[in-house]
Amino acid sequence: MEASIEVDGLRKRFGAVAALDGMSFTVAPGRVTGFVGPSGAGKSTTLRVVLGLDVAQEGRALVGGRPYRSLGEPSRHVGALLDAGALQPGRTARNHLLWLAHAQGAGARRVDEVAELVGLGAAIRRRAGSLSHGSRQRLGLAAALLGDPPILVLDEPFTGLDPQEAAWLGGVLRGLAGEGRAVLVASRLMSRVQDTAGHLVVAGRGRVVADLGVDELVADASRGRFTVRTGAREAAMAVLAGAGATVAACGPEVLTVSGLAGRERVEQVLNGAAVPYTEIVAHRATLEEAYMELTR
Ligand SMILES: Nc1ncnc2c1ncn2[C@@H]1O[C@H](COP(=O)(O)OP(=O)(O)OP(=O)(O)O)[C@@H](O)[C@H]1O
Repeated sequence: MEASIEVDGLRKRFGAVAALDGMSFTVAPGRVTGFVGPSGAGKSTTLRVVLGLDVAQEGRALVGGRPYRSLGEPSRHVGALLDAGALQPGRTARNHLLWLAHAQGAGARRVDEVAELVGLGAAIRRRAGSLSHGSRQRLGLAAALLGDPPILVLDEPFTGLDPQEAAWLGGVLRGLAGEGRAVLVASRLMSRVQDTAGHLVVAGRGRVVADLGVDELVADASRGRFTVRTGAREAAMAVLAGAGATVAACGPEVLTVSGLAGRERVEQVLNGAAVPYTEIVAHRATLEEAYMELTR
């Protein structure tokens, strides 16, 4: 697959802070890529560099094979939603879109198309200042889609949405990716991204710490982990830790164990010390657990 966004070795300092420290990844068309990581990981700075709003001291960022600033009609190449609050409060939603469309050489018909696509409904006639957060996000997405771009970049699009709105937005983004677009969604909230993105770029301290499929991340975090059920929790924890395992209690009679070479070894350690147990099973990590482990 041809990469739609290429970020290669970006470095950027703000005084003593290294916001980007060798950030590199590519975004493929036809899928939603979640760009996740804790606050301060460098996600917004990366997006700003990709969109030509900021300049890195080293490295390069390409959109459709070219630097953003060299694109003739950028809105036809990439649509962005960075700050849905950046609106003139007195202008109606429709006038806001008409004004943007005019600047891009698009007409009223395209405004009505994108308004329909994002389900703005009656909110299209309201003043931007009186719109709910969800309607503002819809308006921001409509604006990003005006030029019918093959690439979409969204920063924290789920913030402030209720669960129904978030589920709706996830569906819209998957639909847009299904049409062949590259959709990059930056968020601190793995819980929102996991239902939308099939692929994840996980950032930490200005660089990529993992670049993999959602299923792969869960499988990696589950590998070599076991859940042990035992009435002798303290004794089991002591002998397993003594054998070099990392052990955590997760209930009065339940432990998770990692760091031993397989289920047989866990059994062997417990049997060797005559510690009773009723069950040893492979532990399936949640995506949230896997994410916490990667970014802690
Ligand atoms: N204009 C700026 N001036 C000084 N420091 C900045 C500036 N912009 C970002 N930083 C710093 O760079 C680092 C990366 O910030 P960035 O906003 O890119 O992270 P983020 O992953 O988007 O975080 P968040 O999820 O909180 O938005 C942080 O330490 C931040 O404080």
